[in-house]
Amino acid sequence: MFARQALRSAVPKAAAPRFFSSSAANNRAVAVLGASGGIGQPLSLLLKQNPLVSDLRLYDVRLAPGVAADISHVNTPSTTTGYQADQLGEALKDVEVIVIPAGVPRKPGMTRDDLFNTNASIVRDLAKKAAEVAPKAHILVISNPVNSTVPIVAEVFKKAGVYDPKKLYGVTTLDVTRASTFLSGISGKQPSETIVPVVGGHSGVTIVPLLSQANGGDAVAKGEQYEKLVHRIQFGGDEVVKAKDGAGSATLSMAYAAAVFSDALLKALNGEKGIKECAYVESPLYKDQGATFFASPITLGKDGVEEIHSVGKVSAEEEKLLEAAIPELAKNIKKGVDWYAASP
Ligand SMILES: NC(=O)c1ccc[n+]([C@@H]2O[C@H](COP(=O)([O-])OP(=O)(O)OC[C@H]3O[C@@H](n4cnc5c(N)ncnc54)[C@H](O)[C@@H]3O)[C@@H](O)[C@H]2O)c1
Ligand SMILES: O=C(O)C[C@H](O)C(=O)O
Repeated sequence: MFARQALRSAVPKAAAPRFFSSSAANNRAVAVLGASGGIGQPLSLLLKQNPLVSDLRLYDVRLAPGVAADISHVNTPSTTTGYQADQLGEALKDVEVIVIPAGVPRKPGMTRDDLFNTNASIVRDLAKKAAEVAPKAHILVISNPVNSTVPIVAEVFKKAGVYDPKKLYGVTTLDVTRASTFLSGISGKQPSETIVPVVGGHSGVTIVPLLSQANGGDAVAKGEQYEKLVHRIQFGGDEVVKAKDGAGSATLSMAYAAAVFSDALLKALNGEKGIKECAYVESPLYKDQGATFFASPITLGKDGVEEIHSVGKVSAEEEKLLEAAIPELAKNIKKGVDWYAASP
């Protein structure tokens, strides 16, 4: 008995990861669609550690019951259940947050747009079921090309008569994460103090880092150093695709980024104030130029997107980046909307 007590008191309490709140009640049902994949598995593990999640539903066309059985042994209070194949409806019943990393990733030499033909229909079909079974859920889209898959989800929800633009987000947190990492590597400041707003979309030139607004952004001289950093942030995904050499794209950093964004949303849904993140949402900012969706800082609230913030004061260089981003983004959005209109 004594030995047992001594042992217990010697065991350190596991610290919650930095981005998880530890105080609020755990009361949210969250589903991950594509849960057996490279992103889905580590993301599900991170969500299992989030104290705001009470009911974790893992769906995939394959292997999800196994992944769920494995994760369910982690000793946090939430339940974890796996669903596969035709169990999507069950997986989504009454969930409040749906995170979608289902779909194929890139191989070297491919653009994200090259994934469109496969992933557009995967996302459409998942969204159709979500619109039917969980029409009030918040939908977080990770599947690429995000610039086009998010408008497809919007069209599905509109057709079902249940679209709420405040509850649909393209997850662009990985761009913000990369920008913070790469800039802090130059400025020498802590990554946690290096917040770089990244606006626009999620591919190549549509990714626009606003280094002029970042803490430590002045450490980067204009000219070649600035251009190299912007290029690295815009094409950070290619770095990983190349290094993985045919085995896929970013999975672990993406799982981290999605866990950060999910946590921010869950906190906001629970009434925490002042939660601000960048995300790709239906937006009035560049609507007149055809970019009906645009990533910018947003404030999250109990009902989802509470306020969309403008890009603020930008430098002449950033103005040029925006000029290149917006027509490309408008094209990607139109591609998604037109494809859905013509799809069965
Ligand atoms: N938004 C971002 O920043 C970002 C970052 C990294 C990757 N991605 C994208 O995320 C997606 C997934 O990447 P990954 O590396 O996890 O791929 P992966 O191939 O490892 O996993 C994808 C999973 O989706 C599942 N799946 C396929 N069709 C499905 C369906 N109809 N329903 C449910 N599940 C289905 C597969 O079985 C697989 O388990 C890719 O499109 C990739 O480009 C986006
Ligand atoms: O690069 C990719 O295809 C995956 C993802 O969009 C990323 O930015 O890492």
